[in-house]
Amino acid sequence: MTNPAIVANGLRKSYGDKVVLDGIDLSVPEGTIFSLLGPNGAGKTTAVKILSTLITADAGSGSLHVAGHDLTTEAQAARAAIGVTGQFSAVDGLITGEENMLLMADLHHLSKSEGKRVAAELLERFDLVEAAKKPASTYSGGMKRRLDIAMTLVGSPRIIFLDEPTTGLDPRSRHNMWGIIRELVTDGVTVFLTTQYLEEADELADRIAVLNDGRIAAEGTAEELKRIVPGGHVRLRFSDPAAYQNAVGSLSKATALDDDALSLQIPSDGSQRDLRAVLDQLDAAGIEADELTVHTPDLDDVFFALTDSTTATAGATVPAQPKETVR
Ligand SMILES: Nc1ncnc2c1ncn2[C@@H]1O[C@H](COP(=O)(O)OP(=O)(O)OP(=O)(O)O)[C@@H](O)[C@H]1O
Repeated sequence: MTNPAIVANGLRKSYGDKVVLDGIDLSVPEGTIFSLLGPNGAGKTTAVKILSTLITADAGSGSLHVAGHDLTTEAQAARAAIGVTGQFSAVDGLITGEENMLLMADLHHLSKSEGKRVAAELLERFDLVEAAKKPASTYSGGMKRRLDIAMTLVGSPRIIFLDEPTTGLDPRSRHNMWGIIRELVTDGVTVFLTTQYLEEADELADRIAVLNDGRIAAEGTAEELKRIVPGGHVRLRFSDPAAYQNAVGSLSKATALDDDALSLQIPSDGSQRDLRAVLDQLDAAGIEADELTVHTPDLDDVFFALTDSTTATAGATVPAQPKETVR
């Protein structure tokens, strides 16, 4: 079993009267990707700032350990093991990509020759060799993010905090960044990721926590989280009104009847066994739909269910009406 790279017990943070983090528990195993999700203002950046030692937690917090170091007594040692790239990029636009890298190497007290070697290696790895001699201000958003991560890696951190690393990137640059993040983990690095894109967490994260109202509303793998949200179904659509009416009459479990679209839904968890039962039922009733689609809850459904402030309670399973998502 791997050791936890990040452990938080009872993490608390308030600004004045405003409780931002109200006793958060987290444990992130080494060499995995952990994603913290939550609506705007939920406290994700605050959690990242505390765990990466940029700000301190409130005095009433429980224990916080990063890379095995206690953040209250050994923040310096924890800092040496981590890298942070966030919404506030460290990239200086006035100097070239290469100069940014060499500056970072200086900050990490690498010798001139070692600094040059590491900078060249990382510029190559992040496909920035051609742009290396140009001012960083001329880089595209995707290139700036790549340079930012390359700069973070100069210090060979074992744990990297990525605060919304793909916000504002086009789909191709986002996919490139996902490749980079996966590669980091292959090398044994632990990644703590915040993102506004649930698809990104779904793609990358080993475990996901949803932050809401200062607490973790749910935590698990993407699959585990999806299972707590009901609403999976098979949707049948007909072109012949008589066939549609026949289906409505024969399928006692049919819901969401839509007489205009000639469509209906049959609740289903989307499993092979359940789908077989649904198909057997259709065959037995002589029903032939023109279109049959299987809908399973996605992370968007989980997010909406757990972060609806009128219904969400910590750790609870919350009923939701998932939106239409064809898988
Ligand atoms: N220095 C500060 N002083 C006072 N309030 C603050 C401070 N920093 C953050 N907050 C408040 O704490 C709450 C959480 O902010 P935080 O930036 O951590 O949220 P977030 O989940 O990262 O949001 P977003 O997705 O919008 O980036 C917000 O209500 C914010 O206004």
